[in-house]
Amino acid sequence: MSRTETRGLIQDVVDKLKQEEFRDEFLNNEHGYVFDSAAEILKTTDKIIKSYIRVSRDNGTIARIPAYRVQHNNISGFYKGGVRFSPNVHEEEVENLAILMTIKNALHELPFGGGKGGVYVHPKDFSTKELNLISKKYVQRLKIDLGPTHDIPAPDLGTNETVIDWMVGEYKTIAPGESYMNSFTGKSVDNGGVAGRREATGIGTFLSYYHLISEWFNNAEQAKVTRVKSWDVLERLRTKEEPIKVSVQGFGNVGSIAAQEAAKSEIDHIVVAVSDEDVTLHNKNGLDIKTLIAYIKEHGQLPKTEEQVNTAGIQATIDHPTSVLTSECDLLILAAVEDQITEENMHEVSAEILLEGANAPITAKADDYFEKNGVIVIPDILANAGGVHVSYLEWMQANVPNRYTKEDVISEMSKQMKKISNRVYDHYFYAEDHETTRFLCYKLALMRLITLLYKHGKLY
Ligand SMILES: NC(=O)c1ccc[n+]([C@@H]2O[C@H](COP(=O)([O-])OP(=O)(O)OC[C@H]3O[C@@H](n4cnc5c(N)ncnc54)[C@H](O)[C@@H]3O)[C@@H](O)[C@H]2O)c1
Repeated sequence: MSRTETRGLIQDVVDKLKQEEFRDEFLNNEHGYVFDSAAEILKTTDKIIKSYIRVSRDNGTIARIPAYRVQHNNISGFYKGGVRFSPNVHEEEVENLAILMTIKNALHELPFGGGKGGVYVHPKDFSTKELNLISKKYVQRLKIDLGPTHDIPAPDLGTNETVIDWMVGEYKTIAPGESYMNSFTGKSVDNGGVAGRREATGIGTFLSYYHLISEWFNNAEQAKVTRVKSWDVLERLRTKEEPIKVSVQGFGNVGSIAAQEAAKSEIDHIVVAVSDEDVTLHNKNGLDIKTLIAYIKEHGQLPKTEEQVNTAGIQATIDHPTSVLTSECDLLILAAVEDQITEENMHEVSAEILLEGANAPITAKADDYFEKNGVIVIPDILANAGGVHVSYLEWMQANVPNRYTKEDVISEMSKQMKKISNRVYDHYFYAEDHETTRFLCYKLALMRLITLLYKHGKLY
């Protein structure tokens, strides 16, 4: 979903809420302009910072690298969102991702607003020393716009706890007196992070789906269900004699952990395809996820040649990276980048449930197509919030005497993910209107945001 599509959806949801008159206070003379003002605010961005980072490369040359931080909205709390290092970073992408953070945090009732950062680099093309320099310079450029009670970055695509530790180190040096411990989340445990943060997004993503086919399905009131086609999908999966087949696009932090969760879940799942930006590995009888994760740890990428596959001890056939999207499976986990399922390839997708670990991997047209055909889409703002739930605990940890254990954070995150998932699935399966899951998530989030904007006196 592009920035234009996200803004279009915000407008559609506001128009719908306007008809539904969801708060008595907004009736009569305030009714029209309260909603129009909310749409105007949420479709625009508080602040966009663009800078060029100057880096002395190992070969003696100088590179000037575009770097961004976008602060979309802070009505529900401090700006919060990851920083990505990627060759696809540009202003429109980062702004779109910042808007999604505002909506995700509101849906999940977290006390954060929406921000996002990006640096236009492919980490593979830079040495560790150069990446360290880029991370420090990023913080130097943004110093006055960051801070534990203003804007709190975290890891995202192409970044990890090492990058965040470097950023924290730099922030501590250049912003003396600031509480550097909660100026960033996703730190290593040694550096004030929480155990479980690295795995939280992947675990939470799989949970948002697993909860649907297990607890929610088991407790659902079938007589009230209005989405018959989508309900049939759940029934089919639960009565299948063979294991549920899963394909995973993107085998990084989110994708590999979600695949691991699938492979060890109580309801039998097998992972039949995984991919990264260079390759898809297929095995219709199930890939050995544990061995693939060990391989990634050592080599930083999936094996791509017959020789590498054999050396890794993996049974798999090798195919091009996008073949994962149309591989034969029941569940497709999208855990790479935006706009992967579009009008061009949506007809070839065989999965009956699409799970967005990545942000914005499905376009608006494809979303509508899946909704009409009973294919269930579990949208990014619902599914991939496990990381920000745990980031909240990490941010809180700096203010409390005790340290959270991994069990604490995963259990608290799971509780919150299930609570919000129940709300969305109840709305979706029992609704009179046939709105997409994404539309419903936006609606729940916007009801919160509009209420806050109204209470803060921002809508008139
Ligand atoms: N890390 C988090 O906590 C977190 C939280 C919420 C959302 N997300 C989203 O999840 C997605 C993945 O993030 P991550 O942290 O796992 O990143 P990562 O860098 O750890 O892994 C990314 C994976 O995607 C693959 N990939 C990159 N570009 C690709 C392309 N053009 N086509 C196909 N594959 C490609 C990479 O090879 C890698 O396997 C991103 O969209 C990110 O915004 C991450």
